[in-house]
Amino acid sequence: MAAGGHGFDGVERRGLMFVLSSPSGAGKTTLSRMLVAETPALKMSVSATTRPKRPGEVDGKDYFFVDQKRFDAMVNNGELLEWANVFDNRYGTPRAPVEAALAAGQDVLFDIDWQGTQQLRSRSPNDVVSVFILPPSVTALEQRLHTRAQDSDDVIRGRMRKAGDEMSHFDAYDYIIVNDNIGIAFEAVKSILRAEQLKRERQVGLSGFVRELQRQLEK
Ligand SMILES: Nc1ncnc2c1ncn2[C@@H]1O[C@H](COP(=O)(O)OP(=O)(O)OP(=O)(O)O)[C@@H](O)[C@H]1O
Ligand SMILES: Nc1nc2c(ncn2[C@@H]2O[C@H](COP(=O)(O)O)[C@@H](O)[C@H]2O)c(=O)[nH]1
Repeated sequence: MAAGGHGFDGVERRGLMFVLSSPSGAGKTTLSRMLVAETPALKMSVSATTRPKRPGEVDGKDYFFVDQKRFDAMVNNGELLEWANVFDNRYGTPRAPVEAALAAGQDVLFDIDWQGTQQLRSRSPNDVVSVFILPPSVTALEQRLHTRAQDSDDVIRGRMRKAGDEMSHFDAYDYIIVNDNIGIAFEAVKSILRAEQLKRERQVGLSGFVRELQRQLEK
């Protein structure tokens, strides 16, 4: 475990798994990108998916785009930390990069659905911090999917149909943010991450550090 907290001698921090979920179009990809841009130490988990690439998406950056056969092999070889069927495609989190980052005391950011969140939480209940993003209204959600202009009308209709089901899982999350103004929502996401990083139980070696401060006071 590397020093990932204050950087004071002997105080180190366990990496945490920071999960953003939402109905499609509520803004988690946007918020994830903003967070990674401003927090270089945060590692974004790049998922594998069988969904077709959207215009502008880059293999290995946005997703690892794989066919069904390769995805099955990843599942069977235990290469995925979690996986799920979402909107008629399969999505999963490659295990190795996440485990390496956590072992190095780095925080990892996940943009995954409620099924994946449930799987991560059951494996690592103390390390997962989950945030659910809600849209301010159904009209705004649909508008955002159209404005993004990356999915066909059919795909957008399908995602809107499933939004209610996705939202029904909000109560399994630690934090809820209504993403109306993106700047305000981003501030909220950052505050949650910072507060969770500072939780006492995530900081290893505090007792020794405080003992040393006390010893210096006794001199
Ligand atoms: N607060 C906001 N106000 C207006 N537009 C927004 C806001 N947040 C995000 N958007 C826009 O909405 C669209 C959908 O956002 P984004 O792709 O981040 O959603 P998502 O939750 O990641 O969706 P998916 O699950 O389909 O990947 C994008 O065009 C984004 O720029
Ligand atoms: N359980 C998982 N869900 C994932 C993963 N990667 C992405 N997702 C979720 O899928 C939908 C659709 O994403 P899109 O890029 O096609 O719009 C969205 O809810 C993502 O959060 C994953 O590895 N596991």
